[in-house]
Amino acid sequence: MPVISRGLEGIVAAESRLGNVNGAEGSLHYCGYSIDELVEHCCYEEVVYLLWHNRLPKLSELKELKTGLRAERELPAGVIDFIKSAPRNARPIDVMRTAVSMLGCYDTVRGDLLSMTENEQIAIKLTSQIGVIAAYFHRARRGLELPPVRKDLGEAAHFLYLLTGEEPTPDAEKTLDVAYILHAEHGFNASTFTARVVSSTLSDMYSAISAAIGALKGPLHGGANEGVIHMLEEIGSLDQVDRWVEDALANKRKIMGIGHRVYKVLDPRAPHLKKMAVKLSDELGEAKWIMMSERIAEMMSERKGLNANVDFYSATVYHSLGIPTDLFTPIFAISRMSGWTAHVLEQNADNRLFRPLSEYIGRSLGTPVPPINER
Ligand SMILES: CC(=O)SCCNC(=O)CCNC(=O)[C@H](O)C(C)(C)COP(=O)(O)OP(=O)(O)OC[C@H]1O[C@@H](n2cnc3c(N)ncnc32)[C@H](O)[C@@H]1OP(=O)(O)O
Ligand SMILES: O=C([O-])CC(=O)C(=O)O
Repeated sequence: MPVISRGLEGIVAAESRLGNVNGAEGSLHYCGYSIDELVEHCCYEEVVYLLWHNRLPKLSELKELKTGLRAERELPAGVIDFIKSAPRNARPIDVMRTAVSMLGCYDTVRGDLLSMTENEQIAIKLTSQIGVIAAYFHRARRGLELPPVRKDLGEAAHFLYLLTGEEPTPDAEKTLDVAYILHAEHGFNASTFTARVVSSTLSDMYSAISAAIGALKGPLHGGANEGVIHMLEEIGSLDQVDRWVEDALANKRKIMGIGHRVYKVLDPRAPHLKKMAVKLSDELGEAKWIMMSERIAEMMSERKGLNANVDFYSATVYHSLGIPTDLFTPIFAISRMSGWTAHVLEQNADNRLFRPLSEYIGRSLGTPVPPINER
């Protein structure tokens, strides 16, 4: 009997120079740099450059990347028409997945066997346009005008600008920029692995990224950040937390934002997000969500030895920035676009088709096909 690793747990499927997720220690590095250093010293665009080129940019290279990203913000008219005509009650993550797939039809650089340079150009377009898609759909569903894209704002600030129609405060911009850095890359997580599997067939980058967005939206992965707010709303108040969590555990219900396949200790991104969540909650004078979150985390650590993951406190951060809950997973996708595209480029550079085996446990082999009226 072959050894089966359900969910591919513990399986090393390829080498990568991108993220190093150390589950025992609780550390995360991108291309050798600790996320703690990166959030301290870099902006999101520097991290994008790092992931695509495996080195930090010089000032001139950073400027060139920023200019390149800003030059590609305009969406094709057909994609804007789709965004305006999509059902207003559609989930933004579904609109995003569909629009990203559409972008592939509008790109004049098309085809499966593109050069590295052509794929890098697609990576720039996707990273630049994905935030515009989410913000435009949010405005369109509210019946608001879609402001023209601007070239004078960085990625995080531009997203907040399009969403609200107003330039964000430096604090709000910095908060989202740090969140983008923290979500940029995470090894062979389910959505990144999905992107690499698609790429490994030599399919195109748009197909790989559309599939990755589909994988990210699930509540066991990136969709958990929206689940956290729904859970907090369902619990209602701090004095209800203990009873709610006990009931959830008794009913074998998963607590959103808690637990991780790789981290056996605290997710190293969580303290950064918690710090920002506490600061924002203090500023807003709305301590309720963060206090409830802290109590849930404490109980889960005591009862199950499980810790908060990246989705747990990011939910309160985005909520405190006034962002609607159903845009939380799209924001995760905006930042993870850098990691996904970096992985697609890495896969293309040294490709081998992903094709694991399954152990057949079905009907006896060779069972005769019964006539249709005897089935
Ligand atoms: C960006 C990200 O993707 S981070 C993860 C985001 N996902 C979530 O926050 C959803 C909630 N968490 C989970 O469902 C899980 O912890 C996962 C999916 C992240 C990891 O899952 P796995 O490694 O497959 O662990 P699995 O789901 O098998 O859980 C192992 C045990 O811990 C329990 N457990 C794990 N997470 C939780 C949780 N959040 N709440 C309650 N119990 C949990 C399981 O019930 C199971 O218990 P059992 O052995 O008594 O049956
Ligand atoms: O690595 C994982 O399984 C999930 C995760 O934390 C991420 O994608 O950021």
